[in-house]
Amino acid sequence: MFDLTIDDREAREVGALLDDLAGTYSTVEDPAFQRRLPVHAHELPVRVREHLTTFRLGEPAGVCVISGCQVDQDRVGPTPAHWRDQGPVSPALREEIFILLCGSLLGDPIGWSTQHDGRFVHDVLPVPGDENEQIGTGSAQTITWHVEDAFHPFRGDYVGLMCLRNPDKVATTYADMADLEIDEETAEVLAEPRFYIRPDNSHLNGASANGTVPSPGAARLMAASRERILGMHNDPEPVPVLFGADHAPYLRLDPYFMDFDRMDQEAAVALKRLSAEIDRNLREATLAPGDVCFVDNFRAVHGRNEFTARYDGTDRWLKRVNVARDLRKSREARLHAESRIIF
Ligand SMILES: NC(=[NH2+])NCCC[C@H](N)C(=O)O
Ligand SMILES: O=C(O)CCC(=O)C(=O)O
Ligand SMILES: [Fe+2]
Repeated sequence: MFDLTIDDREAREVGALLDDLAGTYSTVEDPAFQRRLPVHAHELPVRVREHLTTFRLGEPAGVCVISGCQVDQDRVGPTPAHWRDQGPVSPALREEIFILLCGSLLGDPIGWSTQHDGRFVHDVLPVPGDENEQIGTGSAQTITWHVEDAFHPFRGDYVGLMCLRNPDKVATTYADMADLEIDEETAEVLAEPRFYIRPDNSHLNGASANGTVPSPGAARLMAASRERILGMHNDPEPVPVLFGADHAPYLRLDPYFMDFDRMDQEAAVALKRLSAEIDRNLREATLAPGDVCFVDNFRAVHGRNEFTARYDGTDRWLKRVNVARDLRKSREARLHAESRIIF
């Protein structure tokens, strides 16, 4: 892990910046706010900017955590029963702004039309009925380690999590590709397009839902997006699991949503070897209120331990963002040059 703890003076500086922005913009969905994000990100304390810039360019670790910020528990209020259950002004607007500012130092935060109703910032909290789901709203099952949105060609380069509360100290798990030992033959097989990754249920549910869309242009993109996700579900393209430099490969996998039956025998053996090596190197990061964690989605996998949800307003609650280093790669799936939602 690559950590930074901000001091009291820096925390006050961040607090003043967030007060100012939360007074100017009432929601992170405001396009004017989204446009100004990369500018305001440079008003963060210099050590925060340095830390995230080093994480982005130097790739010193798979995960980075910034701590030292305070979350006013009274202001954010009880953990909602569902991520849809929030009024027009989010009680955690300041925290949403903070994680977006940090993310803007790594790239440009994005959202998905097929996930969380197209919201820019997600809530990770347990939802009644989803206990056994392999998605952020689950609880009773371990979220098996994965690359975020591994199935999607436009997946983020980073996933960011900001902890609002975590009273039972439930750990986020992660493994860094740099720690793994993989023999050359296995690595060669993993670098060939012999693997199939299906969309996880967080997108599949979104692609199947009939939400309203704001404009005819958006409706067209939404239809194309649903078709793409359902196509990836029914007939996924073969992709490599390892890519990039042979001596320091990046990875792309989510074994829970990969069909072992569909891949050839040699590919299945290689994937099992890599999975065992990831299991052996899986670490825990227990986020505390105010901690912001970014996972490098090209060189690390992450997941979450299981827990028992109480549904009484005190449950674990995180905010989540996805960050792309090159927004242009997804231009065909976004409405405007600067829009952040990928269809
Ligand atoms: N192995 C898995 N559980 N993969 C799915 C990951 C969860 C998904 N990214 C979500 O938004 O909740
Ligand atoms: O809850 C966590 O700590 C991480 C869960 C996760 O994998 C996600 O939200 O993408
Ligand atoms: Fe995840």
